[in-house]
Amino acid sequence: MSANINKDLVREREKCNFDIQELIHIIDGSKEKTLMRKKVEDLVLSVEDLKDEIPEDYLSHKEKFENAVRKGCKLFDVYLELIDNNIQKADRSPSNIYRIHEGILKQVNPFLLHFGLFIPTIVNQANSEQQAKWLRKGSKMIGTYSQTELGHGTFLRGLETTATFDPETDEFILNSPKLTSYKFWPGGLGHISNASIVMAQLHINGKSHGIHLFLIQIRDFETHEPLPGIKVGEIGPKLGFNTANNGFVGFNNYRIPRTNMLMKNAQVLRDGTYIKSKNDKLTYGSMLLIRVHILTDVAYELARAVTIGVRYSAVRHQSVLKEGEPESQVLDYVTQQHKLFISIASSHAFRVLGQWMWKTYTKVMAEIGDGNMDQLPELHALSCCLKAVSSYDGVQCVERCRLACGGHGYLLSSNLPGVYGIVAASVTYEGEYTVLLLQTARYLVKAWNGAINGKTLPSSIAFLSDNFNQKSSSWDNLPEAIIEGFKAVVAGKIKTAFDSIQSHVNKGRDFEDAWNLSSVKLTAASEAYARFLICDVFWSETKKMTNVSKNVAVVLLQLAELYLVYWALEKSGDLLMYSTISKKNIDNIQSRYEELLGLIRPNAVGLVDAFDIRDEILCSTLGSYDGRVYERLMEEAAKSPLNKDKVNDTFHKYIKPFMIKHKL
Ligand SMILES: CCC/C=C/C(=O)SCCNC(=O)CCNC(=O)[C@H](O)C(C)(C)COP(=O)([O-])OP(=O)([O-])OC[C@H]1O[C@@H](n2cnc3c(N)ncnc32)[C@H](O)[C@@H]1OP(=O)([O-])[O-]
Ligand SMILES: Cc1cc2nc3c(=O)[nH]c(=O)nc-3n(C[C@H](O)[C@H](O)[C@H](O)COP(=O)(O)OP(=O)(O)OC[C@H]3O[C@@H](n4cnc5c(N)ncnc54)[C@H](O)[C@@H]3O)c2cc1C
Repeated sequence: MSANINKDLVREREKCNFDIQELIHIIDGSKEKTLMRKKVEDLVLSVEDLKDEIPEDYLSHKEKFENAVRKGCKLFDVYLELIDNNIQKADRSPSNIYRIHEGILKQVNPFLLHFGLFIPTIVNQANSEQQAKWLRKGSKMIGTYSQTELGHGTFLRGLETTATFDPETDEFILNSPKLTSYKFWPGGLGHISNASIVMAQLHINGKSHGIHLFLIQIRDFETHEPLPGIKVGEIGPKLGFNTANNGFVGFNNYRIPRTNMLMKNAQVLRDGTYIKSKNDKLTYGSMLLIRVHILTDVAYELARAVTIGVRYSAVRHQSVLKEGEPESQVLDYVTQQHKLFISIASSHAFRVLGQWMWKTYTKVMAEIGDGNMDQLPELHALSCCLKAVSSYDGVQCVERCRLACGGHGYLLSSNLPGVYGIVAASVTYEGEYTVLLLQTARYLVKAWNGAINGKTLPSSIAFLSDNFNQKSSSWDNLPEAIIEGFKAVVAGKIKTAFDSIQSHVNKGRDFEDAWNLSSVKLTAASEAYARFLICDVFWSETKKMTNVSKNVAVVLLQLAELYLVYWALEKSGDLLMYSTISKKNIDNIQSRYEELLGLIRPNAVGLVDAFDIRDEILCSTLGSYDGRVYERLMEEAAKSPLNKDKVNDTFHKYIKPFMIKHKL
């Protein structure tokens, strides 16, 4: 096999000084999980019906969708068989096992919303009777989650779809009063789903009770025809997500039984009595869940992007470092390492944070189940800023990987544009970046107020009390000093934003105006808090790893340290403003950063091999395991339909007449 592997990659793999298999098990969670993943991959990827004859990129929008549905159904079929045969567990925790679809579907599974939001929303928001009815086998429902409207996505309280209770018939009447009230964006809504969870304003006896969730049948279960009173369709091509079948729906006096309101929390009784939820923010529970998952999603997409970037950079030779020597592998240019290694580190950081958030989420959800809502605000604040920063960083990192691949990275066959499209969407969906940072800022400002007044703060921000008006001290102890420095930055930025609000209020402005005028500072405080959290958790979780061989421990600590020093340098202005850091300390951090790039360099290919993403899932001409980059580029180019004819018809139809006309 090694005869067919690019010689540079062979040499790189020989240089790797840690046990790649061991790191693969760590990333998967355990040796058993790796074995299960591989077994599932072998089985799924060998299914003939899941393979494509024509590259997806040459299909039309409609053909792409139809092909994705064909494969999506087959994939579901295969997964069910695996679950029935106990080969795969139906596990909802963040995991790599379920990523095979990224290879098979190239973009997004058109059934994603059914499994990702429709079912979880029923599980989390419906009462037990409703769950028994809607989750049973034979319910015939393929669902989605319709919240966003043409006019509103962010401001949920401003949604316009109405659900008005009719006591005579014991029904709700659904209406989209204006064009802007149409639901717009839900995945799978176009032509896949026959049902949807819909968020709408509840009206009873002329009184509005705010937004609630309803389960609504959209299409006939047998014929799939849209039901009378429903106007449904697909929204058209996008930057990415082109197989997601995002759709629109409008309602015109459409009736559903009263019992189709999801009633685990708030309820409407037969006589129209409204029973309030213990906490109306529980309606937002599905978003919370997905925000937690996004950290792991980004970690995975980054692993894909950087696997492509690093392998290609090992294979690619360009320019000479020293005259008279052969052309260098571009991976040997330190600027190239600077472009790429932060993506390896960030992927590990977001994986570790994803697991940490998942534990926090399940703990808090269990407490909420027991009626204790105390930790919900903290969970919301954590999930918002971490979702925002991980997705935003993810996009920047994927773009760096694309740039690291020069011109060839611009080809769709490199799959870097595809990965970019997937990650870019996550910056916006499930709560837009700025909006989520501002949610965390609300929490931080409240906490700061608490710290001023000597209140005990929740664990994740307890440090604010210590840093209240203080600066961090020693910079001898790198990289821990960076975490301390970032605490001072968080405290300093919250104080700056807080003081800004106060100062506007003191000048007679409303609090809301003062908030808006201070919002650039508020988002900066929130971003700093997320950055501190990622550094703190990534470093401490990596340091406390046990049962790890020395070399794997060393390489993981190098990555964690790289992450910390990279961000210390990126945020050196903030550290200079709010901590005791000096120019000399920053110079030291810069030197350590460059030293770390050099230490990681020999293991770079080993590190991306340890993400263990099979070629069929990576889908890249530039990143395959064997490094046959140029052969694959030409093989893919040969598949262009334009290469079928030696002379394209346009020559005779347009070019020749044009040449004659203009005497060219
Ligand atoms: C695969 C892709 C699939 C994609 C699917 C989608 O995109 S689906 C579509 C995805 N769409 C989106 O993601 C839409 C994004 N928009 C939203 O989530 C909301 O409209 C909002 C949170 C921005 C504002 O909501 P609002 O106007 O109702 O609230 P407010 O700002 O007035 O704050 C009041 C209080 O509520 C608190 N609180 C808020 N949320 C939560 C929570 N989840 N938990 C707990 N608490 C929460 C908040 O902290 C504040 O507390 P405080 O300070 O008073 O103690
Ligand atoms: C690929 C994809 C899939 C999606 N899937 C679904 C789905 O399945 N179901 C569903 O219901 N929705 C879905 N959505 C919709 C998505 O959740 C929303 O687009 C998202 O929540 C952002 O809302 P918006 O589009 O209204 O943005 P807007 O809120 O209009 O944002 C526009 C700009 O205004 C700014 N802004 C808005 N409010 C504030 C504020 N209060 N303070 C400061 N700045 C503000 C934003 O920062 C942004 O820069 C999907 C979207 C995408 C892109």
